[in-house]
Amino acid sequence: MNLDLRTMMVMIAALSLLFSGLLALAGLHAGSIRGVRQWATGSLLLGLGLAFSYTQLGPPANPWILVLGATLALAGTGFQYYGTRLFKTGYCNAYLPWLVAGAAFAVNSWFVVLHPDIHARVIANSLLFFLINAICAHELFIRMEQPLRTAYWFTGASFSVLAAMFLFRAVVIFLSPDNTYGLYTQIPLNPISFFIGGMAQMAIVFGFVLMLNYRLSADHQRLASTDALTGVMNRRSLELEASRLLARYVRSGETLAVMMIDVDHFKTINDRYGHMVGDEVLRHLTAVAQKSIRTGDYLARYGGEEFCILLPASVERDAWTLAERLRQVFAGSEIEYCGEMLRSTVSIGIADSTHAGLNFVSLLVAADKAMYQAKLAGRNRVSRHSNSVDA
Ligand SMILES: Nc1nc2c(ncn2[C@@H]2O[C@H](COP(=O)(O)OP(=O)(O)OP(=O)(O)O)[C@@H](O)[C@H]2O)c(=O)[nH]1
Repeated sequence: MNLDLRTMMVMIAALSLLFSGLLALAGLHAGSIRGVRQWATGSLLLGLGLAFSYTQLGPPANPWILVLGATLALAGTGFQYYGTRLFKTGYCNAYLPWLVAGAAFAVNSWFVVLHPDIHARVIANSLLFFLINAICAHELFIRMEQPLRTAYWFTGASFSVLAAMFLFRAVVIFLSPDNTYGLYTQIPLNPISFFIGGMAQMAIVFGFVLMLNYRLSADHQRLASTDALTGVMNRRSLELEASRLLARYVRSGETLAVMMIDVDHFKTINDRYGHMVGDEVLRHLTAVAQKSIRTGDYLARYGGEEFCILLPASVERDAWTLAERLRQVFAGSEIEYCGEMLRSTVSIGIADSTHAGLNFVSLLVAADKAMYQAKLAGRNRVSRHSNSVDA
């Protein structure tokens, strides 16, 4: 391959510095997502490492500048790993990239002072780069929801290419005769490895940006579909889920049951104890309801102090059993807020598609009517829509 190594080095160094700025800018709007600043630092150090190595054009090269270049570049990859861990889990030991830098400096200094063998130094550096890039790839090949998985695996694949390239470089130099390797020697290995390395490094940065982009959009989607106070689905996402279920049930002929839950005398709770206590009552009801439902059921805050549960493949009788249990557990539990202890109750209305039809609005109206029946009958009870229909 007739590629000029120096031009490539300048290009890759300049691109790395540019990517560092790009990632730093992206990190400014990453909210609570961690790791992007560390990726930016990683690119900066990689760029500087290459720039320092570039200054050693041909003999006589200053070995200490090359030591500095290798240390910076390896520290850069260490920061990429640090950022990836932070992005994934929100936590990583801060000393890790410094440990990589320390190891790189120690290894390179050893080969300058005690064992001045360029072959051995390049093999050792290649193996270090191989190791850290392989660890980065291993961090990213994990099972997770789409589309984040695509971004993770794309970045992981790019790290793998880089790791494979460094391993290949180490093996080729190991097998070649002594005193034949030099950074600027005209051997095909140099341009090939710098070309692949540069491309893979670019792909890694694109992967980081893609990961950030998908994570932000997933977070926005989650925010738009959940209720901020209780963390359960909001009305909008419940309606979406219901229409998806109903479209399927129209074809399959399955039944759907709906439960409307309303806290009794909630205004009085707010007036007597304050809105914070009222909020705590809603959170407590959410916790009780979440424990009562099955994995396939959908719990949502429908508005104010009203909650709705969708029970797929269920009829009123199933819903009644669940509603009765929920009502009893809620009424029997005490809610504590800043030393205040109080009890509360709920009225529940239930309906199913056998009586109200396979239409979400008519199901909701039916469950709501049943809930008001429960209120009229004295509250703290469960009422069925079919009872009023039969009557
Ligand atoms: N603390 C708190 N209160 C809320 C929230 N959303 C709505 N509310 C209050 O909930 C109360 C609902 O009162 P009403 O609709 O009169 O019902 P109620 O007092 O529960 O009476 P019944 O339903 O007939 O038993 C109102 O005072 C609203 O201000 C919320 O997110 N937090």
